[in-house]
Amino acid sequence: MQQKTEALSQVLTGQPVIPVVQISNLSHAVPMAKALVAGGLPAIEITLRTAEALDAIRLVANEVEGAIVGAGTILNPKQFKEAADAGSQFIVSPGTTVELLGVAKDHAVPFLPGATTPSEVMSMMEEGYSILKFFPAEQSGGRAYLKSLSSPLASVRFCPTGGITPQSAPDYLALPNVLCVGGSWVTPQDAMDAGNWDEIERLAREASGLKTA
Ligand SMILES: O=C(O)C(=O)C[C@H](O)[C@H](O)COP(=O)(O)O
Repeated sequence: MQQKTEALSQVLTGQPVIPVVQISNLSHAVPMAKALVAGGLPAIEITLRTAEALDAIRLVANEVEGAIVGAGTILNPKQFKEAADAGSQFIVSPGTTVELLGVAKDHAVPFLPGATTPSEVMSMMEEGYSILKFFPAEQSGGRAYLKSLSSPLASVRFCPTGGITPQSAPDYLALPNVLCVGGSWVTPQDAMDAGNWDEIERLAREASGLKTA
């Protein structure tokens, strides 16, 4: 567990923003990832919300030098195993279940489960997790809520995701219990649809320049 936590910590402290990407056109996977890597965001979360997601993860893992591809929206053990087999280097879920914790134990790939309430966070601590996703961040109380978790639950670090913008990201990143934030704003749908990789690289560069605490 400790090894997996360290591996995850390395990924999440390597950049202030983890782009959360939805791929609906497989031919976009490689140029999208190349643009993000060039812009300074090598760790990329591809969500399993489209039929193309697993192939996209496989392509990025095999073809994009420097990329650290992860899988998002993992809701059950089957998806966890498929995402791991496709080459995911980290696996993200909006929440967690007993079944997901079980499959995560059996795999070497680090797992980033979602938690929101103090009780959920404490349950994850009992399972040995000290890095969690805080989702949906803005809608659950945002920065103020997360800040208030930092005293009683001081050993836990978060990757808040959900509703975060380039404007609100710095406020989260300034908190002592935040490692990075997640967001879909770096790969907006219109730029993806238009194959505007220069724009995605520009947004990545802007996001990679944000300061962490
Ligand atoms: O897919 C998951 O595992 C999720 O938990 C949801 C995503 O992280 C959010 O959809 C990204 O949030 P936005 O930046 O507001 O678009």
